[in-house]
Amino acid sequence: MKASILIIEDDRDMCDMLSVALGRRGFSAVAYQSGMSGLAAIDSGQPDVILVDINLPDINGMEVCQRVSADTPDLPVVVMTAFGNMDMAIEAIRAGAYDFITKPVDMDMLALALDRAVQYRMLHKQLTVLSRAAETAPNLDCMIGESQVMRELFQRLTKIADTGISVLITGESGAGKEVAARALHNLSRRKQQPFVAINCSTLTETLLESELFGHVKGAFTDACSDRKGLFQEADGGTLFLDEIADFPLSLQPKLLRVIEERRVRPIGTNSEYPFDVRILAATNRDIEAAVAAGEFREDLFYRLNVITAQVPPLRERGADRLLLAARFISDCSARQGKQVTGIDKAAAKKILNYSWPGNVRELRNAMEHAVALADHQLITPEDLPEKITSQHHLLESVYHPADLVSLEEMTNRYINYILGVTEGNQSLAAQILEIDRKTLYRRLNKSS
Ligand SMILES: Nc1ncnc2c1ncn2[C@@H]1O[C@H](COP(=O)(O)OP(=O)(O)OP(=O)(O)O)[C@@H](O)[C@H]1O
Repeated sequence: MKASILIIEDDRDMCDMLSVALGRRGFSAVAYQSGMSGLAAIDSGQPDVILVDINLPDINGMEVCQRVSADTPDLPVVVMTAFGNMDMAIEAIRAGAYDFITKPVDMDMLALALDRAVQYRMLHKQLTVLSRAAETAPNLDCMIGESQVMRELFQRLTKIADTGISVLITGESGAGKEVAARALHNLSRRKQQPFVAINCSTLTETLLESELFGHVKGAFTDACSDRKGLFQEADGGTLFLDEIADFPLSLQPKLLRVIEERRVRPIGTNSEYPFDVRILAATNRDIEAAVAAGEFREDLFYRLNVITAQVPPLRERGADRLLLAARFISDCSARQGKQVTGIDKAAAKKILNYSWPGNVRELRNAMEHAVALADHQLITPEDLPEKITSQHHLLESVYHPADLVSLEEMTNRYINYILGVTEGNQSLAAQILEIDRKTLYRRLNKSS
């Protein structure tokens, strides 16, 4: 599909020259000789970019910029100004122009500017599709996700939620293992009962033992009163053992016995109390390696790992990054009393291209940071933590300013980029690119 350029230029010879030269470079161009006629043709022509001269017989190029950015803000305008007239160029950018080019026009530079503008337009369309998707995302409880990997996880969690069996939730730090555990609880018949979570890696062995199993007054030096353990606190509900791979080896036999017998004996007493608790455990470590190394008991591992649910890292969730970012921005904005409503295109690119080693937690913190710094409605790259903006960008593998490639090549690169973002999902890629699937298959076959 050729990118279409709507030229507004009063000099007829210049119009013809531009139309022919752009046609040769793979664009489709139509020209109008006045600002008003050009503006009137936007609706019917559906151009990808407007190329406008500053001096026109009726309204000038600056006004064209203002009107386009007010009516169709996603339609980029490239302005042509006389050489040396930098003030005018700056003013045009202020009026909403996407870029400018000086006259006499260097066709290579113009083609480059138009390619960039087309790319901007494509990205904007992609964002529109994504924000529409955000409204209808198939969330599970509080878990947001649209990507194939998250849909598969949601299906698995939904299937096992009400079975009562023990689930081992695996995944990198910050990926959402606790959110998955809460979803399992909230989707089960235990949802009205307590959900109790404990992090097994942060407490000393003695404290962990007393937290989990409880104690009676005088059981040890600091035991000034009776204290119910978490198994009893969670009675009827769910107990979530986070960072289970760090559970002390010496306490593991006791934990196994309690889980198997469904009875707990607080420290310092001979009385046992029955409980009815569903056990969920999570780890970001390779627990099987810990079993192999003798650091984790095999029998306890099998008891906890009746079924596994793996939470994928954020970098494998394609466009979910933007869905999550949008949600966090709206939450943070409300909390901080700000009017930030979204992300601009440049910041969205950064979010898509960063690898998010700290997963969803890192994304949430980054959005909190960005909302705090933003002094406009949309978050810009400057508002994001530097780590995110300085990482190598995938989109730069699509477009290098020094790279004079054909539109055909650029289109192929962009299609591959979008396929990367959609994790190879061709239907979603076709939807984002706004081409039908057959056209996408044809292009992929042609370029392979
Ligand atoms: N799919 C999701 N949708 C919305 N919020 C999410 C999602 N996944 C994670 N979060 C949010 O990200 C943060 C980290 O999630 P969570 O604590 O569940 O991660 P974790 O994998 O348990 O981390 P850790 O390994 O450090 O225990 C939380 O604020 C959580 O609410």
